Amino acid sequence: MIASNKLLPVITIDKWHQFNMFALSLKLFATCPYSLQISGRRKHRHSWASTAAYACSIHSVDTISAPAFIAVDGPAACGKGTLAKSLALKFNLKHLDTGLLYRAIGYKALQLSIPFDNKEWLVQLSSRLSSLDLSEPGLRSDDVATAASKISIIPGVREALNAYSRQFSSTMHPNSQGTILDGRDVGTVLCPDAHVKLFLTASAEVRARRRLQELVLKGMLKEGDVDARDAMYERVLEDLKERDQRDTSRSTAPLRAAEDAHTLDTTHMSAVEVVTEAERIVMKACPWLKKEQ
Ligand SMILES: Nc1ncnc2c1ncn2[C@@H]1O[C@H](COP(=O)(O)OP(=O)(O)O)[C@@H](O)[C@H]1O
Ligand SMILES: Nc1ccn([C@H]2C[C@H](O)[C@@H](COP(=O)(O)OP(=O)(O)O)O2)c(=O)n1
Repeated sequence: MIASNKLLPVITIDKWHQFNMFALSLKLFATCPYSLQISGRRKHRHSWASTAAYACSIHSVDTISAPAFIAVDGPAACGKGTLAKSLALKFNLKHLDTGLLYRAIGYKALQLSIPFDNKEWLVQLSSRLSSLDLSEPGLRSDDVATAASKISIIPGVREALNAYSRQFSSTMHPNSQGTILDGRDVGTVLCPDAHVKLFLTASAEVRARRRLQELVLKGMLKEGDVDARDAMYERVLEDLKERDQRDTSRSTAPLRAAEDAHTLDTTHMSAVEVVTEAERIVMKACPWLKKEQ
């Protein structure tokens, strides 16, 4: 993953067949990351003698902004997804919700009745994860969240899903200014060199209330039914605390803030206030980013 230089030289050369020799000669001169734009498709062998000619075929040397990497971590329902989506829109970043990867495997395990301690099968499933698995509508349920948390303690599962996330981060996404990932270990394990690391927190009670409100909005709970609401609140709070405990105490990549993360306690902040503060931090760390809206 590239997450260091602010500016990358963009070198445009004429034809694909010039690329091989050009890349060799570039090794002699290049001291920084570069991006190559090649027109034409033909491949040819060329001698060293013509290296100078290739150098002459350089069209232009210009600079573009390097892709920005932003990491957002935190416990369940602290507002990671809301913030990451909003920053992705504002700065035109590609967003990956890494929790969805764990949910997709948890969902499959539930569907196929695979026990959560069957490491071999779960690792196999994880290594075959495809982007189609992430659009399954059942991924957002609480049962799937618990399953995701349980399978996430398996190091082999984490390795396979990290490979998926790294592939996403290292892919050049044309027309975007970078990537933003949210999850539990983005700033500590997945993108330790991220330009900006945000760690969100909020009290368990406030987070449970936010989840409860989601159920009301989805029509799964009637606002006026106080007894049902109270019972559901207690269940959601208990699930959430149990998940926090598992996610923070596992031996591989536990949930924690990276040392250089900016921690935002969102307990008494509205979603808009969180975005405004995060935007300020991002602009300070990545002044080259252009705002889209
Ligand atoms: N600062 C906030 N104040 C109030 N509600 C919020 C805030 N941030 C997010 N929410 C709401 O809380 C719920 C959980 O947020 P979400 O972004 O899904 O959390 P996470 O991705 O951390 O699980 C959503 O319904 C969202 O609209
Ligand atoms: N990077 C990640 C993301 C999620 N997980 C695990 C741990 C979490 O409890 C589950 C579900 O994560 P998800 O972010 O979807 O959950 P919330 O939206 O925060 O409730 O997956 C993880 O271990 N590492």
